Amino acid sequence: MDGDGPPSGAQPAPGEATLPPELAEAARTLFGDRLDLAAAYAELLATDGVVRGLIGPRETPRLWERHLLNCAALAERIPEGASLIDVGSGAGLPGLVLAIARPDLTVTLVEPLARRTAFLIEAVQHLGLTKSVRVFRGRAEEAAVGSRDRQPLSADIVTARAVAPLDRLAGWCLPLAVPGGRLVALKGASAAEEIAEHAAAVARLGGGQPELHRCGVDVIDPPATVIEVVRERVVGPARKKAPKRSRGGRRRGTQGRDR
Ligand SMILES: C[S@@+](CC[C@H](N)C(=O)[O-])C[C@H]1O[C@@H](n2cnc3c(N)ncnc32)[C@H](O)[C@@H]1O
Repeated sequence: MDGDGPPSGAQPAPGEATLPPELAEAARTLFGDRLDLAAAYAELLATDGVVRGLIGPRETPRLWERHLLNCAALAERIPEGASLIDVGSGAGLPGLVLAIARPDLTVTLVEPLARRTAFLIEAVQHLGLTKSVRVFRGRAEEAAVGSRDRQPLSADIVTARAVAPLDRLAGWCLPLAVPGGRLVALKGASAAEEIAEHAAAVARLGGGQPELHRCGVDVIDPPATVIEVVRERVVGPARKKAPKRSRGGRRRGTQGRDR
């Protein structure tokens, strides 16, 4: 990344006008020569995304700070050439941002809501990312098992932001990671407490000890907080306990009603 900025007198790329000057250096560091593409996505979020109710109008002035830069900071935790599934992408955060910042990645955006997947499909086309990004409409749990006409999905890295607490997230996301792959969850200020609360549940789901990382240190303030969990073991679905039977082999009061 050159860090020189556009030549003086050059017209800003469409949408780059929404990039506050104080964040320009961070944006150039995180997006490099893909900054124009990031600006085009910011523009799409600020216009179509707001009109279609995917982004609150009050988010527009802080799109770069809270959304694009924060999500792009995750890129430092993702190995070169990795496959990545973003669970609960919404309007494309962080999955589409990572696909913009890192053309080496192969990204699948998993999102159950039709209005959101329609936006994502159009955004991917608009940004010219159809070779590296695909959109899967469905829940993470469905994506992991597949169906008659859809192969199960799996990837080296599974990302998520603002989707669920760590225990539920691990239950949805670890089955999507290849063994040895990782969940990389963008979290807020209470990440350490989440780890303390859910580490045992994560272990039962086949995950390793959750680790806390700060991303974008010296680039964004505050840095992004990330919880990572390695899929150490493949765990089958939880077995249901057999219902207790009364001495006669039938539950009391169910005679004639249990068919
Ligand atoms: C609060 S939004 C966050 C969207 C985006 N990640 C962001 O940070 O702006 C949560 C998203 O997770 C999706 N979601 C909820 N449960 C899900 C599941 N089981 N599998 C996949 N996506 C899910 C919702 O449809 C919604 O788009």
